[in-house]
Amino acid sequence: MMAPEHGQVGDPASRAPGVTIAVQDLRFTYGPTTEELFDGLTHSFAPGRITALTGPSGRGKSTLLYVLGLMLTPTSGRVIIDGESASDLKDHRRSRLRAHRLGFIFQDSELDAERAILDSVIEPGLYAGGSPRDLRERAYDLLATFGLHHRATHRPGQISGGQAQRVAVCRALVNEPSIVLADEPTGNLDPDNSSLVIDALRHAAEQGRTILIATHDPAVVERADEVLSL
Ligand SMILES: Nc1ncnc2c1ncn2[C@@H]1O[C@H](COP(=O)(O)OP(=O)(O)OP(=O)(O)O)[C@@H](O)[C@H]1O
Repeated sequence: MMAPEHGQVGDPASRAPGVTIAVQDLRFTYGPTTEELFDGLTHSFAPGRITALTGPSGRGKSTLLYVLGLMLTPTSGRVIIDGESASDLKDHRRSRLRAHRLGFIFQDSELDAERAILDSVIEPGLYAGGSPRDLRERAYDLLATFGLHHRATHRPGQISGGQAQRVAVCRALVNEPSIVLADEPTGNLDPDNSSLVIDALRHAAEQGRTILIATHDPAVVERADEVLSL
């Protein structure tokens, strides 16, 4: 496993695996008429580990990923990334942090139908200001790692659902994020494809990344290092 590195949060030069993400006294409500979620949750997610977020439908698994991903602001409590209170940062620093430290995988990731797979994989890197040439190289390497390099020039319509989810993993990893947040990444996959996606996330964890997966899939739970039930 790669040694943890520490740098200023949100500084692209210090982008590296090995970052803890935590919540402290977390509460969230979507509005005055909706129920409060998380009941003051305090929890720390360590690098190099996969945590499965489980629990009945509606308990807030997806919402927790959005809060951890700094797309929703806690009603009270904090998100702490690498020791810094990330949820209190100004918008532009939160955006930088999101672009450089966090990778996202959503269920049924919608890849742009008009774009080649490779271009979809590099897109988050372009948003983060990366060099197209470096990104293409990294994207090819990632696709190769997950057995998809021969699909680089294909369109999403030409690949299977399982392959598309592995492309989504590549897309989430292209910025070499410290933390990967995945929402039901195996939701609609058969056991073989589900297993390949879990392998891909396991590989990312072995590189020292912090992996959180919201899931109802027993296969994910079985292979997680830790289970947090909401
Ligand atoms: N945009 C929204 N506005 C208002 N309420 C919302 C919104 N999104 C989700 N909710 C509500 O917040 C609660 C938590 O939803 P969330 O999707 O996070 O749960 P979940 O545990 O991921 O569910 P599932 O297992 O079904 O995916 C639910 O009661 C849901 O109806």
